Formats: sequence, structure tokens, C-alpha cells
Amino acid sequence: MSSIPNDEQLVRYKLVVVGDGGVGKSAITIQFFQKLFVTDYDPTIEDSYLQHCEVDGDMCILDVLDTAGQEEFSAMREQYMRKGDGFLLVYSVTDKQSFDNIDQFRTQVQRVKDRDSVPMLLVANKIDLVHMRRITEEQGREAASRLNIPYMETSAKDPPVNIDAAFHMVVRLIKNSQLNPDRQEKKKRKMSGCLSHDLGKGAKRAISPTLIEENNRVAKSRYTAPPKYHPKNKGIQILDRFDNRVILSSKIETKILPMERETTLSLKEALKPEHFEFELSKDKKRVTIFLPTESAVAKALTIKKIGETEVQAEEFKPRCQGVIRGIPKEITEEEIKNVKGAFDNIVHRQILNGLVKANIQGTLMNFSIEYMSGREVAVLVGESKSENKLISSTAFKLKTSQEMRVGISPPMPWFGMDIGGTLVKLVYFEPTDNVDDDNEEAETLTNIKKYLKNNAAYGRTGHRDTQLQLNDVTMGNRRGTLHFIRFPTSQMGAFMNLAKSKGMATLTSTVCATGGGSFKFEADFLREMNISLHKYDELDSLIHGIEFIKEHTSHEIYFFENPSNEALCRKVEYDFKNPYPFMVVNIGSGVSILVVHGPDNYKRISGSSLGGGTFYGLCCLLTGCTSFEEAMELAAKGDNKQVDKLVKDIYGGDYDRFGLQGNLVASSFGNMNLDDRREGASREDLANATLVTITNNIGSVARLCALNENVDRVLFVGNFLRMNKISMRQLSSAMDFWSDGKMKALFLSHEGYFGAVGCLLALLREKLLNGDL
Ligand SMILES: Nc1ncnc2c1ncn2[C@@H]1O[C@H](COP(=O)(O)OP(=O)(O)O)[C@@H](O)[C@H]1O
Ligand SMILES: CC(C)(COP(=O)(O)O)[C@@H](O)C(=O)NCCC(=O)O
Repeated sequence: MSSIPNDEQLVRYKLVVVGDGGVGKSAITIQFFQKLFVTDYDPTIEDSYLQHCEVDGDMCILDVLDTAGQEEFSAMREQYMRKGDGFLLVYSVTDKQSFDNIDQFRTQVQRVKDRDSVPMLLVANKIDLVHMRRITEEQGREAASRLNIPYMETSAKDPPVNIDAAFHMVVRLIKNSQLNPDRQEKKKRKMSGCLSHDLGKGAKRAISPTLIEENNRVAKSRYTAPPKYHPKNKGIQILDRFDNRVILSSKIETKILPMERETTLSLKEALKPEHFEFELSKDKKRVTIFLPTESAVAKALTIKKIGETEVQAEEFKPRCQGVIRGIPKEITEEEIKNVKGAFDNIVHRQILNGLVKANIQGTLMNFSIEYMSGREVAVLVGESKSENKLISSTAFKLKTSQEMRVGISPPMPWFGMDIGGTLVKLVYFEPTDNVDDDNEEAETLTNIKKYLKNNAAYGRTGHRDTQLQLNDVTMGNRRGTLHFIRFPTSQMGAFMNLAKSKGMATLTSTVCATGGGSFKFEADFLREMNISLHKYDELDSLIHGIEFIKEHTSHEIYFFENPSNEALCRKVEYDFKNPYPFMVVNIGSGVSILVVHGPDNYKRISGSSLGGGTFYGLCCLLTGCTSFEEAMELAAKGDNKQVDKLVKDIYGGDYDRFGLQGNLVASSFGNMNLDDRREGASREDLANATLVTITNNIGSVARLCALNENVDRVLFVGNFLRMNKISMRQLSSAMDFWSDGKMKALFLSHEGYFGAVGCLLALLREKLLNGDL
């Protein structure tokens, strides 16, 4: 029976990604490890990544160092080059200088490794930027053959091209070189023939031991289990702990070993950052964890230890608090100052299973930072260098991830875009927390901000719903104002031109989008603006947007009291506590019906093609109206009874036996086959009848679905309900009447914007999670 090898049996390959700054080294590495495309990355910091990987059917550990391209880091570069087993030499096909510099990187690797033949791959990156390409494939291949190394073209953008293939290729090159050291040696002699010859035998002997040692080391780790290291062994240092394993580092190499007799569970596994909030007591001795949901509580109870710090789950109830105990040492102001000051001195980040650790120079202790996205909290774990043991652990509030310079938050501006069948909904997050965005394009950014903020109309058809603006909200790790903007999907071309003229395309290369149009217009965005759409599913986004807005705003959810009585009807705020399960009826162009059992637990149960688009389309056809607003105005003045056949038109009164009142619509538009009734029906009546028809149908489908799902609260959202009190009242009375008062129709103030909010949140969550926890 075969068994899964443990880490001690696995071969570990150290790969190093080198090349000029800006060629996409981080993008390539992050795409490989985290399967996402990042556009912004701190160019001054080196990151290393460690992950299990399968290459050609063999499990191994890949340890990849993404290097800083800057010159000032060149001394450090030599140090890591020495440890590298294989190298990706990256240039950008849009940047000739980066291509020209490849020779230097190659020579440097050879010099530092003291060998001519080092496993290396020439990587021509950014091939997606076709129109900006300066170095052809032919030139790239020619350079590769001159350097005697293989060549590969890549793109780290989604969908990525050859990213996995490039890393796998380097592993293959390393394996080949290990299996065939003789060939390497021969090749080396051949390539550096004149050097050996000129210097004679002595020089050759001087070179050989290094090579033999190098090959022995690799061969040993390939075929025999390495010795167990104990931290007390001289010169061995605990670098990190994660997932029940400990990483030990000696001067020679770094090993991952299982953490025996340790009960540590990684914080990441036990709780997700969005499940809790931290608060540091004034005396900085206690950290309180707030757990918002029951599901989080269940997980929290499984935590035994975080590092050396005991965590006790104390009577966790929803919205109750527990306390991290046993923080052994009060952190002093001085230390905080040191650590804070040291954020600028981060020289190396290590991203282990998504957890960011930053090594900081210049502190009294060697702190590592575990940063929790969106919570503005950092947990600092101090390790005394001399004793190799954890001596303190604490947490305190930080301003932002920018200040820490860890975590990857997307560059400003932050937009979420929902491109629907009729309308594009755009939410724009305007930061107000006075954090420097550290953005080279600060002026363009400021201009865009001013333009959006100072106007409520954009072009002929763009509108900002100023009444919906949300001030002082936290998104990602920032505080700010959320603005809500919409324009017709048919105006996408004009929107792109406007956005281009405001410099959007120069500021960002990725925008998050949802809705059917995120697929339909994807190619146009790329072609016209060189912007990739980071796509999120529209129903996921809708649910996450609703969850966020209902948690972060008051007065959002309401219902109608006495909906069928004109004089007594009034809007009443609804306290949506214990919300699950509930149903969502999204009335956009068409209708989607979902049942929601928890924040991440929903399903689409039904839909209808008779939606807002049907109302608007039919209205244009029947009344000649030219805008939704005009259609609604007409409908408000009309009377459907001219158009529809009522129960009393058929029965002469009520149909008592089954409780059908005479005024009930028996047949929508049923009177329009009669000449006199048709002639008597005004545009207003036709608009009203159209609205009533569509609304009635949605109401019946929704009620049946709610019945089927055993749900009594139904949230109606979507822009069909914009300025549409008629439909809201009608839905309210229909739900109430037909369910004998058991079901409730609820409405949300931000009607059609939830998808856009949800997709922005998804982007922030994805970026920040991948960057830190
Ligand atoms: N200014 C508007 N222009 C067009 N349709 C509008 C407008 N305001 C509200 N609507 C209504 O909203 C519907 C679109 O709703 P929305 O939730 O934005 O869906 P979608 O995502 O399909 O665009 C339209 O079909 C129409 O009934
Ligand atoms: C296809 C859609 C999800 C698109 O969403 P929309 O742009 O209408 O908001 C929606 O129109 C829909 O669910 N239509 C109904 C399809 C049906 O179940 O009959």
C-alpha cells in the first residue's frame, strides 16, 4: 500500500525569480501560488513562497523567492542566488531594457553559483499586451539559444499563459541536472573551456569541491531522509510554524518538520478574519475577540493554542466576547514605536499558506507580523533570537495595510461594477481615512475622485444616486464613502470613452465586474481600455452585497403597513434580526429567485423572464414612452381596470366561494380584444396595466416559491422597484393576502446596487486574504 510522503521525504526545490523591476515577477509568482492576477505590488520587498506541488507526478516542496528588482538590493540578491537551485530569468516583452539586462542576471547567477551550467529558464512575460510588445518571440528565442537556456512565453493575467508550465519546467531542469551531474560538468568545461585551460589544473581543483558539495547536497536530499534537526542544535533557528509543522533553518538549509507534541492549530484554519474582530485593552494586556456568528463560534472552540499563547473560548454566544489569555508581557510604547517605525524596514516577506510574515530589521526582537485583513489589526509575535522561543505575543490596532506595507490591497480607485441587461450599476469607494495611497498617479486619482464626487450626472445618461450615498463605511481595510452610480448598459461605449478621457485606463489594469455584461463586454474593455475585468458571479455578488449593506447600515430594510389602503399606507422600518432563512427576488431585466440559509449558503430556486425589462419594453411599445421614468409617471396616472378583465367583468360581482373579489384582475389585458374598451384605454391606463400585470406575476411566483421553501420573509430588490411604489404596495398586499398574513414582503433602500457592492467586496476580500491570512 502506498503512503503519502511526509515533508521529510519530499524534495524541496528552491527557485528564484529574477529580472528587472516591473517585469511581472511578483505577478507570475502570485499567479502560480495563489491563482490570481495582481497588478499592484510593493516593488521593494522580497517575498518567498512555500507550497507542496506536484510536478510530473512527483510531490515536492517548492520554495520560491520573488526578488526585488531594485539595484539597492543587489547584495541581498547574491545571498539568495547562492541558495537557489533553479532560476526564472524574467523580462517583459514590452520593455526592451529588461530584455537587454537578462545577460547580466544570467552572468550574475553563474558567478554567484560558481558554475556555468545552472538550471535556468528565460521567461518572456506580459505577452497579453500584444499592442505594446517591443520584443518579438523570435528575438526572445534567439537570446535563449545564445544563452543556451530554454525559453517560454508567459502571461500572468487571467487567464494565465504558461505560468505553471514555467515553474514546472525549472523543476524539470533541476531534476535533469541532478540526475546527470557528469553532463553538467562536461558542459561546464566545454563552455568555460578557456578559463580552465588558462588557469590550469589548480584552478579546476579550486572549482570542483564547490560543485561536488552542491551536487551531493541535492542528491542527498533527493534520496535520503534528512536528519532531524532540533532547535537546540547549534546554529539552527525556528523560522516559522504553520499547519502543525515547524520550519527550521540552519546555515545550510531550511527544513519543514512535523510539529510533534504540539497542539498548535493555525489561526487561519480555526477562524477566518471576517468572523472576528480584535480589540486591544487600554493597558495592552488583553486582546478581546468578538465573534459575530454562530458558525464562527463552532470553529473558535477548536482553537487550543496560538503559538505559545493559550486561547480560551469563553461562553461564546453570538455577539458575545471571548478573551485571549496569557499574554505574558505588556508591550511598551517604545516597542510599539520600534515596530511601527520598522514597517518601513521590512526586507523580506514570507507568504506561507496565505499567512504573511514580515521580517523587520532594526527591532529589539525579531518580530513577525500576522496581519488580519480588513480588521486593521496585526498580531505581533516576538521571538528572542538567542533562546529561539516565543516570548511575547500581542495585538494592536494599525491604521491600514498600506501603513504596514503588507497585504495586497488593490490600487485605488476602488470600483465595483454590475453590468446588467438594462443598467450598469457602479459603486465607487472614496477613502476618507487620510491614508497616503502611495500612488504615482495621485493626480489622476484625485481628479477622478473630484469628478465623481462633485457631480450627480455624468454625460447624458449617467446618474449618481446621492440619496443612497453611505458615509463612513469600512471596506477592505479602509474607511470611506460609498457612492452609487448608474447608466444604461446601451451606453457602454460612451462610458468607456468618458472613463478613458479621465485617465482611468492609466490608473488601473483590473476592474472587478459582475452581471452578464462582465462576460459580454470583457473583450471591449481589454481592447478599448486595456483593462481586464475581474469577474464575479452575479448571484454571489448580490447575496454578499445584501449581507454587507444590511450589516453596515441602519434603516435599510422596510415594509409597507396597510399597503392596500391609500390613506393609511406607510413605510415602516423592519428589524431584520435572525434573518435566516429568507428569500430574495431580484427584479432586474428578468427575475431571479433565491433562498438564503446563511451568509454563504444560498441557492437559486426559480426565475421568470417576465421582469423589469418586460415592463419597460412593453410600455415603450404600447405608450411610445422613451424612458423608464416616463413609463412610471404614466403608470402612476393610469387605471388598469380599463385594460384588464376583472373578476366582476366575468361574474358580475365577487366569486365568493373561493374568495375572489370582484375588483381582482381575472385576465390581464383581457378587455383589449373589445374595440370600445381599447379605444377608451389611455397611454396611462396601458402603462398601469402593464405594471400591474408584471408585478402580479412576480408576486405569484414569489409566493409559491416561498411556500415551497417554507420561508416567510421575502426581500424584493432590483431596479424595477426604483421609484415604483405601485409595485411595492401591490407585492406587499398580494403576499399578505394570499398567505393569510403569514408572509412578509420586504424592500431595501439600495434596490439595484447590491451586485456591484458584492463584487467590490469579493475583490477586496480575495486580494487581502491572499495577501495576508
Ligand atoms: N433609468 C432606468 N432605465 C432603464 N430601466 C430602469 C431605470 N430605472 C429602473 N429601471 C428598471 O430596472 C430594470 C433593470 O433593473 P436592474 O436591477 O438594474 O437589472 P439589470 O441588472 O438587468 O440591468 C429595468 O428593466 C427597468 O424596469
Ligand atoms: C439571466 C438573468 C440572471 C440576468 O440578470 P438581470 O440582468 O436580469 O438582473 C435574469 O434575467 C434571469 O434570471 N432571468 C430569468 C430566467 C428564467 O428563470 O426564466
